Amino acid sequence: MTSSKNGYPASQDKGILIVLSGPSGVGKGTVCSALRECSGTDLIYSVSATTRSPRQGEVDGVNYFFKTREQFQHLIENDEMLEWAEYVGNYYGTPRKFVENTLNSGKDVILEIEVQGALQVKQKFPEGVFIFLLPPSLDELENRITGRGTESEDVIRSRMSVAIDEIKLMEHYDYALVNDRVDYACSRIQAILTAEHCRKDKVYSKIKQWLER
Ligand SMILES: Nc1ncnc2c1ncn2[C@@H]1O[C@H](COP(=O)(O)OP(=O)(O)OP(=O)(O)O)[C@@H](O)[C@H]1O
Ligand SMILES: Nc1nc2c(ncn2[C@@H]2O[C@H](COP(=O)(O)O)[C@@H](O)[C@H]2O)c(=O)[nH]1
Repeated sequence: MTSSKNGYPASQDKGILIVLSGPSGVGKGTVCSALRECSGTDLIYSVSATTRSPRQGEVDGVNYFFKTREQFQHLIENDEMLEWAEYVGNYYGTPRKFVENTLNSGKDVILEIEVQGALQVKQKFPEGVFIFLLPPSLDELENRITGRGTESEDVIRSRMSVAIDEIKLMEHYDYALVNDRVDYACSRIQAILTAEHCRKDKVYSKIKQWLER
């Protein structure tokens, strides 16, 4: 018999949709990479589309699908986006089909997105797990975004000024955790995922065949 992650029989259950948000520079990407490393093929990362220019080392189709504004507009008009938002002068969005197909195949999917987009996803997938990542302090947030060295001073200022508005919206999330250390944040998210997989309705759908004998 094939068994699923929690030791129960495999079923045709959909995967869990995890949405990870938090202000720019808090460490979403870093935590997400660490999480993917320790979760292997059990957790699939959704690659977003954006109109922002690639940073040094970023690869099209790996970090983002880099699009012109016209191409992005076309994706929206063709209903190819699960959600999209304009953030500090650029468009960002989640390709819909990849997420739906992966969830239907039973795999968990993680989206690393900003708050306006996360709220759109919540409308469409209220059963998703919404996690908000906080910095240890606002000074540390600024240190991280500045220390990354990828944004101009103007862009850093704009991103810091929307950070407070984003944090105000954390009440719409299911969980909030501090990214003090990457390994701690990663363990906390894994604990959340384990608990979500052990929700009784999830487990019940896996063992209900036992009751139908
Ligand atoms: N727990 C941590 N402690 C110290 N530094 C961290 C931690 N997590 C991430 N960083 C550093 O903070 C910087 C920003 O991290 P990262 O790029 O992952 O943030 P992000 O939230 O994905 O940003 P954005 O939303 O702009 O894409 C990076 O230089 C990263 O190495
Ligand atoms: N609504 C969405 N937001 C997204 C998506 N992909 C990334 N993001 C968020 O945008 C900001 C800026 O990202 P950066 O790579 O330019 O630093 C950050 O908060 C990302 O999480 C998306 O598909 N939809």
